[in-house]
Amino acid sequence: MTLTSLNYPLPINLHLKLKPKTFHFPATTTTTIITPTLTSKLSSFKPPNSTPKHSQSHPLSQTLRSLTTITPYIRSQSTPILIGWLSSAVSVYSLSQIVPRVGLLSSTITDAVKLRNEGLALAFYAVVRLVATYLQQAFLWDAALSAVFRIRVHVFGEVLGRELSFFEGASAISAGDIAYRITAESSDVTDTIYSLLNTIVPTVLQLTAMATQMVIISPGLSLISVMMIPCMALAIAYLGEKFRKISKKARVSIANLSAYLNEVLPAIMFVKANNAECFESARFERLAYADLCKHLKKKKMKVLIPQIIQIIYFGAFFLFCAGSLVASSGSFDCCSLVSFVTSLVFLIEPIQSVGKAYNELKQGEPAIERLMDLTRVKSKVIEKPDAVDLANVTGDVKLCNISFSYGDDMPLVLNGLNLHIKAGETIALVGPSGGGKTTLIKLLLRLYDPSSGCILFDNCNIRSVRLDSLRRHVGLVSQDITLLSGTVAENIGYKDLMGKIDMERVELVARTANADEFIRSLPEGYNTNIGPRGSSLSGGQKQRVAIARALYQNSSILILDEATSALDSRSELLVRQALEHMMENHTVLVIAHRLDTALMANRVFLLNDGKLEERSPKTLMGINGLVN
Ligand SMILES: Nc1ncnc2c1ncn2[C@@H]1O[C@H](COP(=O)(O)OP(=O)(O)OP(=O)(O)O)[C@@H](O)[C@H]1O
Repeated sequence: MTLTSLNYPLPINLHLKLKPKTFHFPATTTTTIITPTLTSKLSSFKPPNSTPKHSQSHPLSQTLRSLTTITPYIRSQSTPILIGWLSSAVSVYSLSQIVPRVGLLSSTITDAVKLRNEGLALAFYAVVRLVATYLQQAFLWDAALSAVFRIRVHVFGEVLGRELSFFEGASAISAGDIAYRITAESSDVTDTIYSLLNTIVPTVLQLTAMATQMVIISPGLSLISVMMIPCMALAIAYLGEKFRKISKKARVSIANLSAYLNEVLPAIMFVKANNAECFESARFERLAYADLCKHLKKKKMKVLIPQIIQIIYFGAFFLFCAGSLVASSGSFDCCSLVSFVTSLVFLIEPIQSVGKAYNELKQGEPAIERLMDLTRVKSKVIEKPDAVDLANVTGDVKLCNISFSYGDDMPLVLNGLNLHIKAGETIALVGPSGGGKTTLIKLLLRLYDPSSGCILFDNCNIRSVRLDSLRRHVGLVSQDITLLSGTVAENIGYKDLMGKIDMERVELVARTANADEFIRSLPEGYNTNIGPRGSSLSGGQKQRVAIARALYQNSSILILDEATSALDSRSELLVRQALEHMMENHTVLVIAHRLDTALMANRVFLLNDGKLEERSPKTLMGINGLVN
């Protein structure tokens, strides 16, 4: 990789600092892979994003489809919307009282009493209009924000319900992209909904009221004004479509930036260990620059559109007006002229807000599409409508002729696997990296369904079991330990986070997992906050907390994907003792990377090339993927 692959000027210091370099992968606990691999070209970095397949369809049908998807959420906010629109009716009524009075005021300058009365009435209606406009906007914002709150909750629920292939593999959507859609793009959807609500009724009301005033004063001039509307509508439609396309590109560029940050910041240790700060700065700068260009284009277009609309409107209108005034040869009195112009000003205002709302809609459309796209993917792992709830499971597990591949055109990772694990038995799986051990675990948790064959728990096909029930009976300690921000107790009692954590049980399982002693030595014991992803704990401590969490879950089947990281001998002893305790009274499937762990099992199986083969303890030495 060379800097010349960057297609924009870099700051001089980056030019000087960055040189083609070889990366050394230090022996960290888990290998961090930042997509694309560091050796790939900068220019090829394209975080995944899902471009909707329907992006080429007709603009109007696209707009309608986008609006249809969010209509139920908007409809759920009918109360604030109605109050908002009612307030707008009051506001427009006040305006219709203000406009003729402005004209009258100019003709009552000589009569002090009349002037005072008209002035007071004018002030009254002005205050009513201010209050009503405030209420209109406050209630419509309430409706827009609440609608998007519901959309967000729905989308996030759908995302959590997606099967694992949505998050992993070549076509997965990155976590950063998903986060961006649910946060920033949702905010854009709020602006769009508000804009629409604030335009539909209030604008129609104001347009009608002002047009009525104008028709009363001068039907001829009003007709001329009306003729301007189709011209403006055409201009708005043309510019709006252009704006939508530019907005979409800007959205993708910022999502790419967000995806990149979400990938590189959690891997900060890896970046530093490789002296890759400059390299990553350059990657960030390239993406940030692309985003700058796209957003600049979008903002320029956004400010240009209202100006163009104003030019079209005022240019054409004054041309016609001047002609008409000359033709009517001064038949207008001063009072009518003032009222007409005031009405006109308040007529232009809603027409402009229609233009702005259209822009907002075009800007929000890609955001709505991208957000709702997250809910459209059909899961392959489907829970049957008549799926059963397994109350108790003894822990008898059967794999019957299981084959699996990650895609139709991909090779088989598992090929005709048969295995019977009796209740209470401990089975160790060993084998080379990439042999399919983790894949087998994913099938047991029904994160994927086998391509053929079936898995039985207590002789019940797991396809017929409710997913939550199935996963309640399987506890998992994964290789890359997942801990979340929060206290130690919250992490161990994660299962009961929505309810009440049983502290006695937390302490009991922590003792069983050999974690109690170190937890008590933390500043606030079980209530100590362990930082993002448990970053304040050591590798061995994290493993023991994870074991305690699996024990807390009280599942009859436990799956342990042994961490490959080397621990110091004391930590290793503590973890091993924790595993021994874990194996009591549970059916355990352990993916063993160390010989000692494999020897703790009742039976050991080698998983290689998608096939299972039972091995006796004596034949384990030297197996690929197993260290002493
Ligand atoms: N989401 C995925 N999409 C496509 N292929 C995948 C996916 N996950 C894993 N694979 C492939 O499936 C094969 C088995 O992977 P798996 O993670 O099950 O191996 P493993 O035995 O657990 O390896 P290790 O011991 O290194 O963790 C590998 O060739 C891997 O590249």
